[in-house]
Amino acid sequence: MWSNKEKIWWRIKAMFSDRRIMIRFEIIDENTKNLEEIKQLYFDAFPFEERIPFFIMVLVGNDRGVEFLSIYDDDKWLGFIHTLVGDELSYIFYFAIENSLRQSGYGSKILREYKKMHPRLSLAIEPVEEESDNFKQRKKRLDFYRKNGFETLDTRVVEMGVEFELMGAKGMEIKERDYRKLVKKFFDSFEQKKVLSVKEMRDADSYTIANFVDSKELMYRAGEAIFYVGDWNIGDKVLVVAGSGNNAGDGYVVADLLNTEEIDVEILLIKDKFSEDGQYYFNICKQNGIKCNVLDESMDYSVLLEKFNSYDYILDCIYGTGFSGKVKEPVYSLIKAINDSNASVVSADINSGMNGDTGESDICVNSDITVSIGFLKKGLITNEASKHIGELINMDIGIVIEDK
Ligand SMILES: NC(=O)C1=CN([C@@H]2O[C@H](COP(=O)(O)OP(=O)(O)OC[C@H]3O[C@@H](n4cnc5c(N)ncnc54)[C@H](OP(=O)(O)O)[C@@H]3O)[C@@H](O)[C@H]2O)[C@@H](O)CC1
Ligand SMILES: [K+]
Repeated sequence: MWSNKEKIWWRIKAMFSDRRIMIRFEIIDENTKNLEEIKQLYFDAFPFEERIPFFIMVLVGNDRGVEFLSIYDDDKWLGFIHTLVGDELSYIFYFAIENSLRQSGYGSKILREYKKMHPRLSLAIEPVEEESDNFKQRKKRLDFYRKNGFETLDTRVVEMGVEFELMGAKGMEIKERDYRKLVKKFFDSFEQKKVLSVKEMRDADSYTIANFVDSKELMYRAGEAIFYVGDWNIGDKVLVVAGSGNNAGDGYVVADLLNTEEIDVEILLIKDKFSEDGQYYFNICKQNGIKCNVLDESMDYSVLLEKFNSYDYILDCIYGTGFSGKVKEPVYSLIKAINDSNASVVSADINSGMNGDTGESDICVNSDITVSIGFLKKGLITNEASKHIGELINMDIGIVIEDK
């Protein structure tokens, strides 16, 4: 016979196992309370090569064919799901469950609920290959999705340079063309085709900061965008060459992101002078132990050339939209040495030395990639500028133009 105490215990247990799990989804936007927690989980769950900037997730989330949702069991936060939604199929781009809840069975329950909303659901996993260093993890993921009614479709795709294998709900056929259309539409939505003068761009920056986004957050987004576009890998040596304004500030954000991903990065300051937000991110770099030097003006062109040749990447953050007039020494020789070096060059916002309205210059940095921030500047799309730019990419960071 069971004692009363035991009976009560069993009743409580039954109550809990009986409790219906109530999976619900909530739209994520910039007002979501635990945005920082979501961001942290995103960073923990996905390596940097697979991540798009978080602000893009929020900016493009729940718009332009994207669904970015926080997941709850009643009031308990479980994780998030980010899906590209199309007419032909829906494709899970990111799905992550809070660390302490992995292996809890929630994953299956969430997918079951989510599939009710998106019957033609697909996703991609890293192919299960014995030689891969995370073989066990890959196998576990494959087993997890198989258990939940997905099957591999023998289609390999490459996203952000990483190879994946497509999976779809059992019995469903996916046309590779439909998948590609969906992903292309998503990546295209990061771009902004509008072209502004330098003054219009600077006005839009100020208007956005005054009304919508804190200036440090905006700088962080700019840095995240540049970090995302750059093709750096672990093992590369990167030098951030920094001026004294906010363009340099973008560079300090990139430096810190590179350092966090254990990519070897150093900063070369043209002078020991900072904008307010630049100083803020520079201090973070210093706190995190990033090596930093101020340009020694006795270093001539040949010494600089030798120095620059020892890096794989140079990030050009000398001048952005705040540049006017002509490039003077010692920056003139420094730019010449960057251009003659073997390093690949990424220019932040505008190639330093280039007039952002006309694309003209006496001398300017020649870049492999220029990552224009917010909107394209008129000068960047001129024939003159194209002589100095390998690839031009504009990143929308949520800058708003005032409606006048
Ligand atoms: N908060 C924002 O608005 C956001 C801005 N963003 C980013 O900031 C960039 C604009 O930053 P900015 O306005 O601080 O100007 P910036 O291009 O860094 O250079 C200014 C300095 O350059 C110098 N200088 C100029 N001409 C010179 C010459 N002929 N010869 C020599 N020096 C010359 C002069 O230095 P000084 O002489 O004062 O030492 C001046 O102070 C923008 O392109 C984008 O990348 C993003 O983060 C998004 C948020
Ligand atoms: K620049």
